[in-house]
Amino acid sequence: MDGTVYKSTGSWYTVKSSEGAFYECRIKGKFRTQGIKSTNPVAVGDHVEFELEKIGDETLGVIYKIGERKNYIVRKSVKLSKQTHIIASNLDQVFLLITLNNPPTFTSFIDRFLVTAEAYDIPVVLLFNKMDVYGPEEKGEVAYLIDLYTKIGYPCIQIEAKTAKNVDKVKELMVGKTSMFAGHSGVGKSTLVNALEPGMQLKTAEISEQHLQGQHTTTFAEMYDLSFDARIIDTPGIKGFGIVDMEKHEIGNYFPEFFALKSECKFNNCLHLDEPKCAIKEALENDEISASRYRSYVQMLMGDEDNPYRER
Ligand SMILES: Nc1nc2c(ncn2[C@@H]2O[C@H](COP(=O)(O)OP(=O)(O)OP(=O)(O)O)[C@@H](O)[C@H]2O)c(=O)[nH]1
Ligand SMILES: [Zn+2]
Repeated sequence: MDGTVYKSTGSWYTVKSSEGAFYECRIKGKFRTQGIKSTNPVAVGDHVEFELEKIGDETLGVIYKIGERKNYIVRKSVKLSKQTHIIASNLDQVFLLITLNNPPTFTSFIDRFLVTAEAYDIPVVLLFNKMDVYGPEEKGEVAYLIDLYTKIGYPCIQIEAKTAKNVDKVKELMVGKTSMFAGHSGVGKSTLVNALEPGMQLKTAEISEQHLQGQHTTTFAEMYDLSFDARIIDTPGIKGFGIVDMEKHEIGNYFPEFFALKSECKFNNCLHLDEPKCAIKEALENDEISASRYRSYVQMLMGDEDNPYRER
């Protein structure tokens, strides 16, 4: 039988078969892991093959094979610094909720998120929430950001989760897909999910870094079916994606508008800092690349302290 992992508790996995029935499964003793080394061999979102086993009057499943992952997101254990935990796999898209205030979402955060998503190969849709509370100036700022990110290739939607305004547009993008919602605490993720599927409660209460290190904390992801042929993955306690290990030279590749110009730089290992004949610096001077995107890039490259483009 084949199915998809909906939930994991460490040693047991809830798998939904392609026929639509749920089974509690464990992993076969000798199991070949997929790709990267992680603390969990099977993650929520994985496509698996399993066989049924009758133990007493209970039917349990044994997972013996896992399908190739099209993508996955990880969390690095704070305690065991080198250990990687796969939070979820096979995501079709992530919606990043953004608010200008209460809480503020800075472009540095948006850009870091987008870079990580590019590295993970997960499409992102930007949702500008709480449009009802903005005055003319803030509406102008949202319009500016939408223009900026749309041009780079990220779809943007203005929404009001509280009144369900434009929530149908989000719904439309979700049909037939597996999605995740991300964004700072308080941007309206739970409110949005509730507007999409009344009665549905997310568990994404943020927990502190301190708490994450506590040994009793379990932050397992879970997949849910929604009524309109859509699935969401809830990741309690997980704020965004884990940080991907990236080489300095790779970072620019995950800024699509930089990547498009890269071949025009004089040096093929150009870091777009102070090298001569850099196509990215030229584009920045001609306003073809935004100052905030460039600032985020330098910030990711060298950390904020040494960043001459940092806003002071
Ligand atoms: N005015 C306004 N308020 C909103 C909107 N969407 C959400 N809120 C409010 O923002 C607050 C936070 O919303 P939540 O849905 O709890 O935010 P969250 O992202 O799930 O937060 P965490 O669970 O902490 O991650 C609540 O008081 C919501 O009522 C909106 O479109 N307009
Ligand atoms: Zn360059």
